[in-house]
Amino acid sequence: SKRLGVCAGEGSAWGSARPLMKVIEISGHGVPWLLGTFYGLCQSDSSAAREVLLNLLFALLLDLVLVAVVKGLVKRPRPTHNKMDMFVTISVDKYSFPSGHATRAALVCRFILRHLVLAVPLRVLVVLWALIVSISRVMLGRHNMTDVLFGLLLGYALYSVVEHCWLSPLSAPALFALWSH
Ligand SMILES: CC(C)=CCC/C(C)=C/CC/C(C)=C/COP(=O)(O)O
Repeated sequence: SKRLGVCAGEGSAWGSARPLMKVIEISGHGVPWLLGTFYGLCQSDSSAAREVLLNLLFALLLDLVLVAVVKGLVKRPRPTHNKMDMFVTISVDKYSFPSGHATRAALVCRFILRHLVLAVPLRVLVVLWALIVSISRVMLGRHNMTDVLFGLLLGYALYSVVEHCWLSPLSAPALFALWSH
């Protein structure tokens, strides 16, 4: 993983690509996804869109909690070549196993592919985005390969849990009442 950390610092082999990698990092960060989903939920005027967005919000929160619990249990330190200059972190983000960005990328990717009607090129872009976010974690020096691979598996599996516990106006009427205009 250290050899793949080619954007770990400005002086690294691909150091000039670090700013771009950090933009990719923000595209998979929890804050924009949570705020964007919450904003969409407040703005949506169709009950179908509200149902999907409420479940996405639930999935993102579940993902944050699960990753925080696993990071807190495993306590694997980040690679020594990582520079801790990440946008908004919480205390357990000093640990690296699993990659929160990789779990979110896999989870969001499955969610979008299942619930949004998209043309094939856009579907391919969504999958590529998830892969690039994941690979960039190692390139930035934030993670070891195993953190990212496990994160992808965890996010993939977590989507199945979300699908199983799908919130609907029938199963969670009180939640939906909060958002109905
Ligand atoms: C509402 C609330 C508690 C928001 C917190 C959002 C937040 C700070 C998420 C952390 C995202 C993050 C830095 C994950 C770490 O990703 P790794 O891939 O480096 O494990």
